[in-house]
Amino acid sequence: MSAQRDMKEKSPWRTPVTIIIITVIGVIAIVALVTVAVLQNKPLSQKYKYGIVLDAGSSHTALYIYEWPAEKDNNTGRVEQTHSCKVQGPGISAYASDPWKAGESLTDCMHEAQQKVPRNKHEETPLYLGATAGMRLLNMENSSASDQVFQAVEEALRQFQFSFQGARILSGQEEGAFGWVTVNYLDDRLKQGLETTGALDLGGASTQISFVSSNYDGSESPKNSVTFRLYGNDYNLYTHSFLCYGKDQALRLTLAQQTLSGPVIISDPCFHKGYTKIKNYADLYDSPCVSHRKPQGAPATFNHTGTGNFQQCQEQIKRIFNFTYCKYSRCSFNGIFQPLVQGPFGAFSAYYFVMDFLNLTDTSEPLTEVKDKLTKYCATLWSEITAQHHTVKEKYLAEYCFAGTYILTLLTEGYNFTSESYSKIKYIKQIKGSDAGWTLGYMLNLTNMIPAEAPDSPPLPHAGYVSIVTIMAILLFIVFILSIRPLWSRCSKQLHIV
Ligand SMILES: Nc1ncnc2c1ncn2[C@@H]1O[C@H](COP(=O)(O)OP(=O)(O)OP(=O)(O)O)[C@@H](O)[C@H]1O
Repeated sequence: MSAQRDMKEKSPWRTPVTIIIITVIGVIAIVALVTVAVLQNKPLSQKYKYGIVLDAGSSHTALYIYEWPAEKDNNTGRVEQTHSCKVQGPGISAYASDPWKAGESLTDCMHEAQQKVPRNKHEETPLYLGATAGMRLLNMENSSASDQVFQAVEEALRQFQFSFQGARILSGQEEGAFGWVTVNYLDDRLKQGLETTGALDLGGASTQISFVSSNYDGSESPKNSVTFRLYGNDYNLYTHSFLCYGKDQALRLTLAQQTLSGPVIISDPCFHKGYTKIKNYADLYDSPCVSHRKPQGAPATFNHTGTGNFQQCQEQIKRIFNFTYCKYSRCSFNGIFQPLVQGPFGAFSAYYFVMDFLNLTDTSEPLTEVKDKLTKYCATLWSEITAQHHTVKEKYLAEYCFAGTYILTLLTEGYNFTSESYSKIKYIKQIKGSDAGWTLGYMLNLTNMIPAEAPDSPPLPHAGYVSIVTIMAILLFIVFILSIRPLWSRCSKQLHIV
């Protein structure tokens, strides 16, 4: 027995030094395990990519810079607008007689873009210019002038180090569909396969309506159908763009309606009482939307005088829509097919500018109340309006009564929004810091940033890996301590014997 005990007590594994060494090695191994797990799964330091889109609209041009983490190109939900710049002066279509000025007008915003995008990224940053209804109209009216404007604009944009991808006119269908993509992308509805939001865009020269309807599969009026497969979901979108029904051209249509006989004075219910301005007939009819209606033998000018009456204004506006002809099961106006509006809608651009100014963005307010407020606003004297809003651009100020009335008429009479469906419209300017409009959707499409199928996601996020490995390591450590406990107790007994 004593010989056996001697042998056990002399075993080199049972000495206190050995046990301490084993414990230290165990602790080091566990710490190393956690460290490797943390470092191996740590996201790489963020590198960003950039994209620039110029929205060459009928009333003005705007530049947008987008940014996204480089390794997430295909995983989206992460593209953000980091900067926007409003080009001074009118839209590029207004430079038809001086095309090089169209190019020159863009340089200030382009210099801003040079400052905002890191220098080492300039060459790889795509730069797009998309033109909308202003250039669509110029192209219809004078295609060589439109070509010259594009030439000048392209030449100006090539001077910069960015990767210029070309300038082109977007079709109305593209403008509507990309606006819808932007809104639903920013709301994270596409990735999650949620019910989508319709898009209502009111520009200066055209207006777009786009939404998904359970009653529309594209078979009736296929020209209004756009199909997408995004993140593994199929969408059949209804979209239509009404050229000449943007805010500025609709005003021309309404005024043209009132000047068919070429009067010297127009008493206009859509302008405030006390508003009076001498305007040129030539300017009013200088657009393909109305040029064919120019009254013969009209004087050079007319006196545009306001009478401020919402009801009568709405009657004038209704006359620019044709509700009599429809070869489909149902139409919005001008013989254009439209299924019944369905689901929530986001209304942006001039919808927002105008309704925000008029304090009418709260759509939970009943439509009757909205109309009452607008009736009061339109009946306010022009002198009072100018005194209350002396910082607002006079052109905008003079037109808010018309524009508000036009918006309500377009929505309720044109698109058939009811009191109930109107309450599902949200007037929006931005979503999560990015402007609502077609530009983001256009760039996402051209850079293939929305995959057709749902992207593979890692089984666990980084924090998940770290937590699991840490918990496992702690458990291992406890098991390890428990397993060497008998050795420790024997070791302390041995120390007592010694
Ligand atoms: N603060 C504002 N108040 C009122 N109207 C505004 C304001 N800002 C812009 N607008 C007007 O709203 C309309 C729409 O502007 P937006 O920039 O969206 O159109 P656009 O891109 O020039 O037109 P389109 O898309 O038809 O080519 C234009 O008529 C513009 O003059």
